[in-house]
Order: sequence, then C-alpha cells, then structure tokens
Amino acid sequence: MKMYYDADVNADALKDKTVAVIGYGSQGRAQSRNMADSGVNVVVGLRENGSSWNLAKEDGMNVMSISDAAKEADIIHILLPDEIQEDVYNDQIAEYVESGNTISFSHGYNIHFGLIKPGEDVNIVMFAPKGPGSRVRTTYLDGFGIPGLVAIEQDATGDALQLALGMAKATGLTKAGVIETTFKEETETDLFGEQAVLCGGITALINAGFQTLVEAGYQPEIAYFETCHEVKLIVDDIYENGFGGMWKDVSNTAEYGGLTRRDYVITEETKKGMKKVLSEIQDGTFKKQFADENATDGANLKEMRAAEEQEDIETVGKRLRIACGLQKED
Ligand SMILES: NC(=O)C1=CN([C@@H]2O[C@H](COP(=O)(O)OP(=O)(O)OC[C@H]3O[C@@H](n4cnc5c(N)ncnc54)[C@H](OP(=O)(O)O)[C@@H]3O)[C@@H](O)[C@H]2O)C=CC1
Ligand SMILES: CC(=O)[C@](C)(O)C(=O)O
Ligand SMILES: [Mg+2]
Ligand SMILES: [Mg+2]
Repeated sequence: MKMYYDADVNADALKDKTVAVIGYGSQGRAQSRNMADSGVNVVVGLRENGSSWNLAKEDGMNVMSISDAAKEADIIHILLPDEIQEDVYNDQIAEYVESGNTISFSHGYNIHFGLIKPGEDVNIVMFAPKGPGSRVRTTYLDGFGIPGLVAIEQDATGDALQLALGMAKATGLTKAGVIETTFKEETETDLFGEQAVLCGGITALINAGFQTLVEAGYQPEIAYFETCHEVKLIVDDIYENGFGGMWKDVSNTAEYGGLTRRDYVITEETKKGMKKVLSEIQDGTFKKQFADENATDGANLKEMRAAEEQEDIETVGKRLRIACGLQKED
C-alpha cells in the first residue's frame, strides 16, 4: 500500500497550470475553495441558469460556462453528479480537450464503467476525498485535511501522478495521507461502502433500532436519542481510536452486551446481503439500474426521498434537533 503525504508532492507540480473545476456542489465548492486558497489558478465551470453560478460568484470564484472553463484549462476536474457527467463531457467538454490536457475526477464511476472515453493523448487521473464535501472544507480550514485516494488511469505526459498529487495537496488530502489505488478499486469500494455501510446500511440499522423501541412502547424521543443521536458520539470514538478506543470509553455493561449480542443483529444473512451488494456492483447490475433510473428522470429516487422524509424517525428527530439547538427551524 503506497501512501503519499505533502512531502511527496513536487512544489511546482501545478506551476502555470489552470484547473477547471466543473461543478460547484458538495465536492466542487469545497475543493475549488481549498485549491484557490492554496494558490492554484482555479476557474469554475457551471451552467449559467443554475443555483451554483451565483454561489460561486459570491465566493469570489472565477466563474464561466463549462465549455469556456474547458477551453481555459490544462486540467479539467469533473465534480458533477456521476449520472450526468457523460452527457456534459460529450456535449460541453470533449471538443475543447487538447493533447496533453488532464481529465480528473473524484470518483472513478464514469471511467471505470466506460461511459467517458477521453483520447489516448491526455492524462486520466483521480484524487478522491474519503468524506463529504463539507468535511473537506472544514478540515482544510482547521489546517489539516481528510485522507483520500489517488489513481492514474492514463499517463500521457509522464507527470500525471504529480498533477493528481498536486491537486490532492492543494485540497488538503496529503496532510492526512493519500493511498494509491486504481479507478476500478476506488469505484467498487466506494459504491459498496456507501450502499452497504455508510449511507444505506447505517440508516437501515438506526431506523430498525428506533422502530423496535417505539413498537415496544417506549417514548419515540428516547428511542431517537438512543439509536440515532448518540451514534455520532460513539462513531467519533471509533474514528479517533478504533473499536478498542470506543470499547474502552463505554461502560463494561455496554461492552459485554455489545460483544455478546451484536451477532443477533448482524448475522450471516447480513454478510450474504453485503456480498450481493458487491457482486451487483462488480457485474454492472447496479450501474445498469442507476442508468435506467436516470433515464426516467429519477422517478423512483424522488419517490424514495419522499417516503424517507415521512419516516417517524425524521419527524421525531427534527423536532428534537431543533429543541436541542442542533438544527435551525425552517
Ligand atoms: N458528495 C461527496 O461528498 C462526494 C462526492 N464524490 C464524487 O464527486 C463528484 C461530485 O459529487 P457531488 O459534489 O456530490 O455532486 P453534486 O450533486 O453536489 O453536484 C452538484 C453540482 O453539479 C451541477 N449540476 C447538476 N446537474 C447539472 C447539469 N445537468 N448540468 C450542469 N451542471 C449540473 C450543479 O450545478 P447547478 O447548481 O447548476 O445545478 C452543482 O454545481 C461525483 O463524482 C461524486 O461521486 C466523491 C467523494 C465524496
Ligand atoms: C461522501 C462519500 O464518500 C460518498 C458517500 O462516497 C459519496 O457521497 O458518494
Ligand atoms: Mg465515498
Ligand atoms: Mg461515493
């Protein structure tokens, strides 16, 4: 496992380079501001009628159309939603890509699944923060960074790795460390992580716990504090000091109960389900289903979002977060 830190990055890695960040959402806004604050010449490519345009201007970024940004850039860093990158690349970027340019991503989806196919005369690189855009920005402002991954799919100019590491450093990632990987490994592990653990798995686990307590007649507010609110506090322990640090921090009662009863909840069936999640990523089933979903303008996703908003845990939780001053009233 090769890990890179600030000291591994050439001081002039991005000298005289213009980086066009395409997209100003969760990652785009964080990475653009971090790179600009690090002295990189950043231009931001957006659609003019979108909500990001004004936000990027208010942030003082050099904003232009996606095509104009692609024309200006030596490095085109695509931070659009994965499901629209292919069309935007083909319709608004591809014709302005010059020999020796670099096409860059923070998730390997569109290259790994062969949706975006740059020419052989350009670099194809990725630097991927292992965390949400908000944390990419806040940890940078705290003088540190979140760890990430770097991958080189195609090195036409011979310095693709240094270009990727230069952007990773300017975004703050090489303060914590960046592991070298491949587009395939980043794509498959990131999709698995967000589906089976970080987003899908964790919300299912929390909600099942909440519903179990409420259905048994306990107050929903207590169920929310116990199975949702406190998760962050426990996971913060794991984040900083591993399982051992968390077990040490909780009571012996919690440690004994957790170690002897967790297998009631996460069973061999759960593991089988996780293997199914992974195999559907590897064999392209998920990619096809996601493409079909987006061909219908995300109808199912909109339905699932609406149902999620109606979940009791969301209603109870919002009321409590406002009462505790964690969330502002609408
Ligand atoms: N979210 C995260 O924390 C992480 C994301 N990634 C990866 O980073 C990349 C970007 O993800 P993320 O930041 O979440 O993306 P977002 O969904 O936050 O991107 C929103 C941006 O995309 C623009 N956009 C949306 N639709 C279009 C369109 N049809 N045409 C032009 N611009 C459009 C929006 O502009 P407008 O305001 O005009 O709608 C906005 O600037 C993805 O590859 C993702 O997998 C990697 C690690 C973590
Ligand atoms: C934040 C992150 O790393 C995710 C879950 O992979 C994503 O937002 O795609
Ligand atoms: Mg991720
Ligand atoms: Mg992801």
